[in-house]
Amino acid sequence: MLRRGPGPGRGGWQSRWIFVDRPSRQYCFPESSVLRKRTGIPLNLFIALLCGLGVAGLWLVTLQRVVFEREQSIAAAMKSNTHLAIAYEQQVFRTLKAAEQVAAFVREQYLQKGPDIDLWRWVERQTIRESMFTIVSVVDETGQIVSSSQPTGRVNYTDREFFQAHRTAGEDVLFVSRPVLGRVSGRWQIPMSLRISRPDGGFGGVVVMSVDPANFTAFDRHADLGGQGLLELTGLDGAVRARKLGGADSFGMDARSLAWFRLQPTSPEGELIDHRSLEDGVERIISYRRMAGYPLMVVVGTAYAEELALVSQRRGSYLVMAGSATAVLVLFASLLMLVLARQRTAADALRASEAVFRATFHQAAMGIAHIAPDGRILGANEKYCQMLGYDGDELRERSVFELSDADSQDEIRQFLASRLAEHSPLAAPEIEKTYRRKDGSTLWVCEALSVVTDADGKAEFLVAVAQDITARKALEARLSHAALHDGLTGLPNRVMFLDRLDRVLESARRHGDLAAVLYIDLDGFKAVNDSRGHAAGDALLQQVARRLEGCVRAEDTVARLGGDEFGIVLAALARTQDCEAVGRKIIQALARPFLLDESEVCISASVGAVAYPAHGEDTRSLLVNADTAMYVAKHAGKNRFSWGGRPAA
Ligand SMILES: Nc1nc2c(ncn2[C@@H]2O[C@H](COP(=O)(O)OP(=O)(O)OP(=O)(O)O)[C@@H](O)[C@H]2O)c(=O)[nH]1
Repeated sequence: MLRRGPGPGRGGWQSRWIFVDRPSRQYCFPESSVLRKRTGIPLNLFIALLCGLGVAGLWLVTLQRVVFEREQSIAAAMKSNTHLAIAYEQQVFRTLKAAEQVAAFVREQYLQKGPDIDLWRWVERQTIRESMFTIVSVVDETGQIVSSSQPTGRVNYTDREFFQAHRTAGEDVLFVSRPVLGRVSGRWQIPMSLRISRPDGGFGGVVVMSVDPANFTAFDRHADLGGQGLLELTGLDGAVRARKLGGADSFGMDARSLAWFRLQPTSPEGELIDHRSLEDGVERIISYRRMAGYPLMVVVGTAYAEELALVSQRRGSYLVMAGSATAVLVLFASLLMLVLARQRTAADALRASEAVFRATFHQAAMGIAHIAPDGRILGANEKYCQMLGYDGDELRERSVFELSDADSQDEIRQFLASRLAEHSPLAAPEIEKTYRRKDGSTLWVCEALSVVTDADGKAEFLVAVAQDITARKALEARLSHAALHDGLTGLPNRVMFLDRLDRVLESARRHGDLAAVLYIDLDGFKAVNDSRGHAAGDALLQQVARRLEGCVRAEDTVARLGGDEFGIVLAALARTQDCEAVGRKIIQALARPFLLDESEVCISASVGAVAYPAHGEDTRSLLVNADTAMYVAKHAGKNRFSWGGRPAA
């Protein structure tokens, strides 16, 4: 079961820890390792989906904008062309009306004056001012020219369309013929004619005027139709009277298959997009109108590509912008997904690493604890708890100093401070230190401290790895004691005796103190051994040792030098004579009966003594002299004290 902090300590770092409850223990781990969930894959899908929707939306808006602008441009072009068609119609209308007036004037003059009419002179005198007409003629009912504004010779018009039309139809309207090759001028012309009716209504001939077809397409001088514009004047009979296509004039074609011609019977005026029906294969936006009062229609067209040039240019810009935005969006999404994938990989690695850490932490044979920089325990593994006899909660209420003996706390503080100062998690040095277990016993550990730092290199906490070395320490202590003590009496042995003597002499030299050495050899010990047995002799030696210890101060050293021989170092003597007093005290103490196997045994002791510096200033000379003194006492009859030189004053 997981629960969130507060952590065991104070300060910002504690909120980043959580606790794992176990049946008997609690542990701390960094929060991120346990609670963080994998969100990478669904997030990547979401990003891809969002990116896809963004791109789709972007293109939808872009294409809608492109279509909208194209339709707007087409509508504007159609509207503009419609206005031009109206203007073109008015211009044609004015031309036709002018022709009609001239023809009516000539007809009236002809009806009044008959064949005497002289059109050539009228033009010369500018009675007829209309310069648009290349020739004006009066033709009688037989098709012969009666009068003409130009010399014509003998020409007969009976086969002409207009002549036949006027002869059969009695209408008094201007007839605009299909373009024909002029018999007089030898050039293509559009004959426009008016019927001459006799007073009885019979056919009396025609007034005919010829117009250059180019006159009907000169409108483009006043209107900008672009380089591929179209102007067309077409008769309802399907014959094109005049057409200007991309700057080139033409006429006489059959327009019946063209879209506008087919539309005009039902829709007298309108607009359309012509898909390359004309010979130049250009797509055009067309406006057409059927003329009022004349069997003609006018057509104005502009090239689709020219009208939509700006739109096409902007469409290209829109597509480039949309493409760039798409690339940026896709790139951004890809980078985002890549970063997330890397984060996911890092999180997986971290999770695996933490799993390894947890397994190591729990199953380690060593005690592991996390320690705050101020010494408080943040968490510990089972082994650590086991070693100290506390549970996890109890440990987290304590600092490492509280768990240590008072005399080692300073050393631990220094060690902690030095590790924090080094900031090096590697090559953690080890110290051997003691902890105080919950039951009060001493726990010896070999402990290594590593520092864990945050991203800024600041020490976050320390990891203590402790090995229980209590058993080793006990063995070492036993071995050390055995090396320096006599196994039977527990007194220091000769090695330790000599060491103590060296130290006492060194101190005495430094401080100018007095010191002394006593050599003691038991008298009659062999007899005890022989009579009571070796075990009784051992027991006697042990009792002797205790009595000797009772004769000296704590700072003095009583040692067994071998067999039934003992040595005593008296440190910091006030007077040399005090040594003799101790010697005699010993003789008295050992002269008292010893109780062995519920029976008393009596022995005595011979004591030789030397004083520093009176009988020697170094260890060797003092020992030699003490030994000599002891033998002097022995040879003098035993159970006595002897100085190893001149008795001290
Ligand atoms: N029981 C016992 N006897 C020991 C031990 N070490 C030495 N001895 C015996 O102590 C005796 C010492 O010999 P001595 O000093 O000649 O005996 P003594 O009877 O005191 O002779 P004097 O010194 O001349 O009075 C020897 O018999 C050793 O075997 C020991 O650890 N235990």
